Amino acid sequence: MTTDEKHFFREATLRICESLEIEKALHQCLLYIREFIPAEQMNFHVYHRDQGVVETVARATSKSGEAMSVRSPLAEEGRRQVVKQRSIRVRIIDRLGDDPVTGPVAEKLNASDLSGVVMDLVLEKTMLGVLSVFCTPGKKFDPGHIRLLYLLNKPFAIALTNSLRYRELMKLRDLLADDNRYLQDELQRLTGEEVIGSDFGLKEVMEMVRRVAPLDSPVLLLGETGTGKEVIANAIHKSSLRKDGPLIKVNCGAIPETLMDSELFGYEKGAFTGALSRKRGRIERAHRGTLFLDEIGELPAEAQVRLLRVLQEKEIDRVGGTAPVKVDIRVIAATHRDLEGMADQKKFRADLYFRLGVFPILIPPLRERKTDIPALVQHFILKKSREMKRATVPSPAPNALDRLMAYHWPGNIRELENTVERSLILNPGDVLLFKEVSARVKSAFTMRNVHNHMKTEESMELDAVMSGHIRRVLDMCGGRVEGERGAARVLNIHPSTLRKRMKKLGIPFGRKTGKRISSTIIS
Ligand SMILES: Nc1ncnc2c1ncn2[C@@H]1O[C@H](COP(=O)(O)OP(=O)(O)OP(=O)(O)O)[C@@H](O)[C@H]1O
Repeated sequence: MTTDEKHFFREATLRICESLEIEKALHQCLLYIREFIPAEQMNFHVYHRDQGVVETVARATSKSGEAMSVRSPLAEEGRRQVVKQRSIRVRIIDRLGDDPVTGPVAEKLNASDLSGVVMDLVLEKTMLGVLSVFCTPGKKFDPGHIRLLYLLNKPFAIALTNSLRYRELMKLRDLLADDNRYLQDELQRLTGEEVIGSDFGLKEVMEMVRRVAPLDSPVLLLGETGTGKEVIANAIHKSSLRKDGPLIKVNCGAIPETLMDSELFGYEKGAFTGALSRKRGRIERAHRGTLFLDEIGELPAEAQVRLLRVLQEKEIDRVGGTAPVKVDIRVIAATHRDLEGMADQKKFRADLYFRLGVFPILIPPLRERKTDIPALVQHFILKKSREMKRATVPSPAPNALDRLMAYHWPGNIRELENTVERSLILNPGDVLLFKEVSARVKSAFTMRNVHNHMKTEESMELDAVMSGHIRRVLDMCGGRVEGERGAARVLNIHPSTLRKRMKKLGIPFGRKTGKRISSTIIS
């Protein structure tokens, strides 16, 4: 290369590398090389061999650069010629319109009468595409021009491949974003329907949701099974600043212990047999969104340690990974268990409990907000009728609502929803009687049902119930045992008896109890 050629190569390459948008780079380069070569227009083309089509992906004139996708199908002769001329890397064409390969392309670009140069762009023996340079009308390319253009072969090839990959990435990103929006909407449709009772039985709960939603603080949802903890988690996410991000749910009780780490934290390719490619865990998927940890009380001890680290450090370690990955998540946890009691009995890490329980919300059972039943019944009748594609939407019979209100709904809203669904299946008519609920009301008084209605084994244990009650009273009394305003007076037992019980049940003395997270709604 002569000194002039080196200078030309350097300056032209700088312009080619100036932008990932190939049309801009092409335009800048054309403006420069026009000082040396009579170039009217430059274009990039990609040949789709399976379809016999030349696609022009970018063009630049002295005025501007333009990204495009102009497809020019080749006739049989043109397709044969592409194969034949494979080893010729630069071709000079006196009249573009006359050549079976350039002819159809030049026609689409209004350049049939021009002469031009066509140069294959090859990297590591892979044919990437073609650069065509159209000559200024009335001028001709000479061997010196061709030599200069050929100097730029590699920079053009690298620019083309980078740009095409970049475009593909952008396309995939848009597709993913679109899929994500669609899936989030679907999820919202399936799970996060409107919160019925938000102005009545759940008024206080919704007030707390409104207060905590815009913050990034963790939220702990407490309540019996089927009370709507997931519905509330969804409402928090949807009213938060993260609403356009993902809401990722993890049912901690449903993932086998052996899979817990890889499900939560993901893994690197080759981390274990069968890890064929990198997989992001659910925590990482919740990046810039909300992670909903349902049944948090069931999280195995080892996973608790790792989750605590995530909450403290805001980063995760993929299984088999070498470097931690930063995550920006908001955590909502939910449980029907007495997490506080579990932490005391060392069945759940106390530090994790305190971390998650910054803002507890207790969702009351349906029996404590029976005023919501008519609206819920109406909501489920409408929802289920739609799902079942019923032509008409039935209504409850006159006395049916009384029957529903008399029952105490141990399975909460889920049980009510199932009852409505069953009733719709059994009654093809326009009136729903809910007769089976009367039978349930009666049998609810039998011992068997009393047993069934207890939510967990812990709550049936006398010690656990006693421990919970003593703790609540101590909370109310600021940890004081004795005296006028002490817990022993409230419990109507002797202070030494209370102390003995506290010792036996492992309840700490003093104000320590006051720090505990109350399981009632705080405002
Ligand atoms: N306030 C509400 N408005 C409308 N539907 C509700 C409401 N609360 C609960 N549901 C419905 O009741 C069913 C149970 O609710 P959800 O799954 O949120 O309860 P949960 O407390 O998370 O239960 P679990 O403890 O078993 O996970 C769902 O189908 C949900 O859509």
